[in-house]
Amino acid sequence: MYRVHIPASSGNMCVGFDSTGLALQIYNSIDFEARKSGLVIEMDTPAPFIPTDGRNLIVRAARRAADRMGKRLPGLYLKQYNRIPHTRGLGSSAACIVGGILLADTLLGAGWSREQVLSLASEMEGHPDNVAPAIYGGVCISAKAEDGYLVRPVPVGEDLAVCVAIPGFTLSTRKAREVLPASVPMKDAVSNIANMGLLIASLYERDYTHLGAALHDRLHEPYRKTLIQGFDDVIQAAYDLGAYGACLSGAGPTILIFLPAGKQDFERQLQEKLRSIPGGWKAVLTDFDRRGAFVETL
Ligand SMILES: Nc1ncnc2c1ncn2[C@@H]1O[C@H](COP(=O)(O)OP(=O)(O)O)[C@@H](O)[C@H]1O
Ligand SMILES: N[C@@H](CCOP(=O)(O)O)C(=O)O
Repeated sequence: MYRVHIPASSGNMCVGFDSTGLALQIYNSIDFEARKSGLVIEMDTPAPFIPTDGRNLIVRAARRAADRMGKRLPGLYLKQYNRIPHTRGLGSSAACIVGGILLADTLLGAGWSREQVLSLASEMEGHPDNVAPAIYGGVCISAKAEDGYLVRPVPVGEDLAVCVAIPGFTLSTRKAREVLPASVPMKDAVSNIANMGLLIASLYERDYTHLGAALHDRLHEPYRKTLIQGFDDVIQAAYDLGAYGACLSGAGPTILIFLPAGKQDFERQLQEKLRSIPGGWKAVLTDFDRRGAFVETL
């Protein structure tokens, strides 16, 4: 029996739309082994929204990977430990896709490189910003190349901490992409390019003076925040408590918050403020995952 662990991810880092993302210390795990035939999927806790047949995203990714490897998957037994809240902007679909590909790679002995995993996972997810950090860990910037993706990890200081505010309601990525315009004014594109530069410089230099300003996006957040009850109030609450910056996580509705490391009381203080904001918000102080997905033998 094997077990694959895949971190949650926060796509975009707001201004790096569809290209940049970070991995978090919240994990889905999947136990798996080959069977002679058939497909058995179990959950460690009830998850009525997850299909337990061939429509399951992990299985679809594993089958797609097997096709790409030119091999056939055997029968499968899976047990899912779902810890990443789904449809909240924390990369649950990316985790399933990466997990399914690594499962196929392990059972079929294909020995795929991380670049090969990234290429297929991005194709399935439609963008690389979640799957890259889910595979490599940390903060990753990915750019489409002629043949696959170029991916660069960005070092993150131990002095930077991360918290997420997760609402009780869901927002599918599909729905959150439908509200985006087909084209944007040149000045908005220029603003994002400048802020993306500032963001990466802040991380490299470990100087967070301009981190909040760098997180001002004009390509997607202004359109999506109208779908998110309490958005402005949650962002304000984070700044009031001394956060460096706060923005939409992925396609939302979760909000990603950067803060100085060592503020152990931040989660409790934020939760106190979230109580008066409609939407059933929950504060979770977490950290960057710096390893990425991995498979262990049980
Ligand atoms: N643990 C899981 N097992 C199987 N499928 C899942 C799981 N988590 C999420 N999914 C699939 O991914 C979809 C959510 O994807 P998406 O809307 O992109 O949200 P997210 O921001 O969580 O990635 C779900 O509707 C479901 O199809
Ligand atoms: N770049 C994508 C990110 C989607 O992330 P998710 O965690 O919400 O699925 C987008 O902004 O649509």
